[in-house]
Amino acid sequence: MQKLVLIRHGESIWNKENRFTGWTDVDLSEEGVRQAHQAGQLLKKHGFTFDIGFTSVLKRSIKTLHFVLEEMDQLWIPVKKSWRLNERFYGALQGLNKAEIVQQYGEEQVHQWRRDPHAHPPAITENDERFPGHYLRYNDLTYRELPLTENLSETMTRALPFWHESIIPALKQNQKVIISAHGNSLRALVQYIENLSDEQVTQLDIPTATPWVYELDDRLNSIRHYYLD
Ligand SMILES: O=C(O)[C@@H](CO)OP(=O)(O)O
Repeated sequence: MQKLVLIRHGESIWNKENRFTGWTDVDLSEEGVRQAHQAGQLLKKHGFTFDIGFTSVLKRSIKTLHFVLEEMDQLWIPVKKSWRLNERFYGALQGLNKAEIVQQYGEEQVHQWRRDPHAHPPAITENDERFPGHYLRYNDLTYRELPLTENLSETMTRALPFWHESIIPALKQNQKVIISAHGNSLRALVQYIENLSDEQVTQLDIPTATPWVYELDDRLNSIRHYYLD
């Protein structure tokens, strides 16, 4: 039996300010840093060790993984980063305050944008400073891979090649894996791993910096999962 750990980054400054974040590279808040250290202590206390870590190219997840590994004295393990684990690209909502958007568009519309796997938030244009094509870290993406907006189902579609090409091979080699990512990129992975319906994933909210442990059988099917606390 093998274990896989997923962890959403600690609270970010924009989580705290209640703003849509997406691919904006916002840092952890002080509370987020504390949460990440605490998650590392918890994993250590429960006897976890890791052979490899995977994370996005956004600092809130990278730093969360770093602080977790620091607490475990495992900073030396290889860490592979990919834009494919980034948060869902929130289009023109990125940077806006969630409560103000609710006032403007109503609770139902905003809930749909946030949680319906097929709903697209309003798109940006390529002239927008938030367009990922303006950033060096996304130089390797093809034009078609650069998002203007994304729904959860598209987040899953772009995350899965990394899952199959990098994470599954590590698990197949019996490596102990930790994935540090984001609320929606993790929802997409969980939907895939557990074969959840759209209904079920709509209800799923992943808390910050709380290790989510999968126990996997020999064929890497999930036997059970639980939050470590
Ligand atoms: O703003 C975001 O990028 C995400 C995660 O914080 O928000 P939501 O929970 O609304 O999908």
